[in-house]
Amino acid sequence: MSFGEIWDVLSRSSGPIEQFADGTCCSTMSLQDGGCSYASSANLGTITGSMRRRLEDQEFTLRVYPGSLAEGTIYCPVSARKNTTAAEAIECLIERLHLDRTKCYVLAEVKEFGGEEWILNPGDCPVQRMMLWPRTALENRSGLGSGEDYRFLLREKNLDGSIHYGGSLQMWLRVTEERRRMVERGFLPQPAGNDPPSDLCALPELTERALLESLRARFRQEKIYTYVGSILIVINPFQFLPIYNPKYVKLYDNHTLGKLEPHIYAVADVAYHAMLQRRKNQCIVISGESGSGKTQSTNFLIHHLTALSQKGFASGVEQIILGAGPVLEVRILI
Ligand SMILES: Nc1ncnc2c1ncn2[C@@H]1O[C@H](COP(=O)(O)OP(=O)(O)OP(=O)(O)O)[C@@H](O)[C@H]1O
Repeated sequence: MSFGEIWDVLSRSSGPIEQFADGTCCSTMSLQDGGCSYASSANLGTITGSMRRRLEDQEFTLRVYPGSLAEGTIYCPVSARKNTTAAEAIECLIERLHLDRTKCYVLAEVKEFGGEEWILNPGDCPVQRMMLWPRTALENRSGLGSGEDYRFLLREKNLDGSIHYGGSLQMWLRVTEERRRMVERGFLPQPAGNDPPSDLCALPELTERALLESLRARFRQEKIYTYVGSILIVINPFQFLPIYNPKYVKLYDNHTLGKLEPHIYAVADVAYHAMLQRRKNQCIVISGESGSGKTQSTNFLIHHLTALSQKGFASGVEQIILGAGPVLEVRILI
């Protein structure tokens, strides 16, 4: 299937793609240790004051996976209330796991096996984040392979503020990659639900419906980026996603396009390294309707390019280039 064919179908059907932005749904839940129940947002009004107070007082168990920080410990259960902060949970973990107090630690929330990590601020409340997890994630807390592997990880923070990922993330990525290869070769069954491909060229059939369904299914999993060969399709999420932190800069540094999940950093990375290798200027074309996220995407591209070119030395170049953006836009309008 060629990119041209796919592009034809997509450009004929820009309407439905725009509608994705409102496709999110919201639910609240009350949890008990080891179990949970859901109430749709429409039912919120029926939660009485005493129920709310009970919820505030209720104790939950957080499972925190320390990885390489405590070899031999798979996870450490920590009792927490709705208003317990990440800093308080970490204090408890340092005590329980006899960790080095001279070092700095953070809690990271992971929403997918081997997937992206959201670093909690010290004042964030892990239980409140857990309440946003889907029911399946809480019922299916056995670990690998459950499909929706939501969990908290304990990470060490380096002196420069970056996160030390140790061996566990690499191990996770390797296992994920290994599993994908086994599925491809037919040694393992296709995962339930048959995830849409990250590159639309891999779709077995080319219909408008198949293309849009794939994009919609990926968007529902908060995967806003999808490849069509070497082209990247972006669907504006209209919300912040934790996929632009230094971990991602590092992850996509000098990688082969298509090896990892589609990402805007991957496109910037390929252009940057092609420029270095071929010693030729590179050009990235960003096109889309008004409000589709072109400026935001440009900012992410510039962020990644400056991070690559300076490798962590902040010199303000990024701010200077970003500051020139409005002037350039005015110039184009003229
Ligand atoms: N990747 C993204 N993540 C989160 N929010 C985004 C993303 N891309 C766009 N947005 C949101 O969408 C809004 C509109 O995006 P943006 O201004 O980049 O669109 P645009 O295509 O440049 O619009 P115009 O052509 O009218 O200048 C942004 O203010 C931002 O809030």
